Amino acid sequence: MPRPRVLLLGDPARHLDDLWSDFQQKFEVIPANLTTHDGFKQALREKRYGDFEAIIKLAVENGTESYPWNADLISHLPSSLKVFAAAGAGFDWLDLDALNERGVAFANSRGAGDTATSDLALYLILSVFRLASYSERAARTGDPETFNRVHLEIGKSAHNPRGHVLGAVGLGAIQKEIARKAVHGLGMKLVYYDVAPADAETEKALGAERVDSLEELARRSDCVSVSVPYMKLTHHLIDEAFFAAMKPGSRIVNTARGPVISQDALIAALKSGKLLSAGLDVHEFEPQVSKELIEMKHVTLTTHIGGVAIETFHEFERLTMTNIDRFLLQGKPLLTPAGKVFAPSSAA
Ligand SMILES: NC(=O)c1ccc[n+]([C@@H]2O[C@H](COP(=O)([O-])OP(=O)(O)OC[C@H]3O[C@@H](n4cnc5c(N)ncnc54)[C@H](O)[C@@H]3O)[C@@H](O)[C@H]2O)c1
Repeated sequence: MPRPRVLLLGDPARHLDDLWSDFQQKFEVIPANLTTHDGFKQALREKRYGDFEAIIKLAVENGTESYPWNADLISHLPSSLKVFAAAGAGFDWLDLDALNERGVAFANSRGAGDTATSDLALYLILSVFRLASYSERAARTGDPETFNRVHLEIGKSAHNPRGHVLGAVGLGAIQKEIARKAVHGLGMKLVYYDVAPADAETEKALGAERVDSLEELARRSDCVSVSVPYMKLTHHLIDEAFFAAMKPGSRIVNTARGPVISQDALIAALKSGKLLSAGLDVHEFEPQVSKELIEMKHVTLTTHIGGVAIETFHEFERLTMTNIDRFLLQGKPLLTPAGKVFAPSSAA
């Protein structure tokens, strides 16, 4: 019996060799050899790959040459296509409605980076309370005078997170992990604001108190953690009014998306002392980092590495391969469907 054909966007698996060998036994893998969006469209139009039942994208950076996956590109996909499994949680590069309208199921890899991203948020929370990044920069000067001066200076404003209030903006999958670690690991208290309230069990496990407005969250938090998806509605969700409502000398960390926070308002709040410190993995205009933020001593900066850990990449590969196997060969639903849910198909 012929093996179902799977179009590979980008590189083959780099981590899970055994699973990849097994996958290649079960499926005929066709490399897409992408160069550009137009080149890919042309290849599809000319049916250069023949028919295929699935598309796999094993790493976030794979296949980005073909972006954007708009309705026009999608209209050239073969009618044999049943499922597309892609690494990564975000899919703003893809017109999911147009894909679903062609009867194609889509699976992302949400959850794969939850541990890594929540761990990084904890690093930022610790740094904004203890001003560890400022201390590191002082140590790196190699200058004994700076060492001693910064040691004394930090002693005037560093605090333990224990007993302080973490204000969670959004209490989704990643923020629940951040909260669990901050509450049970660091001894923080939790208030949260989310458009969808958490269930009673989650609230109990985290000792979480839900507040009705962002303004109340801002007022009550010693450190705010931002973890909501970026969309029109959350553009500059954290703005001047939010910072105005915060206690003087409070803190904020962002592991969601840069433009959820207004960078101008953030800089103004740091300058005025409303904020003592900020920890930012994501940046409004990344990969450009604000010069003003770079120069502020109580700002901890990372380069959008929230999800970046080998374990995340393993999970991307496991989920994308398993989703296609389940959907096409085992007649089982996708583990991580996004968009319209389709019944599994049996292409074999
Ligand atoms: N830094 C990184 O490398 C990295 C890695 C993975 C994910 N992320 C980002 O983390 C964020 C959260 O991811 P997740 O998987 O936990 O998502 P999720 O969908 O599980 O949770 C998001 C939560 O935000 C809530 N929400 C939506 N709009 C809101 C609003 N206007 N006000 C308050 N709450 C709102 C939702 O109800 C949900 O509970 C996303 O922005 C994602 O892009 C960043």
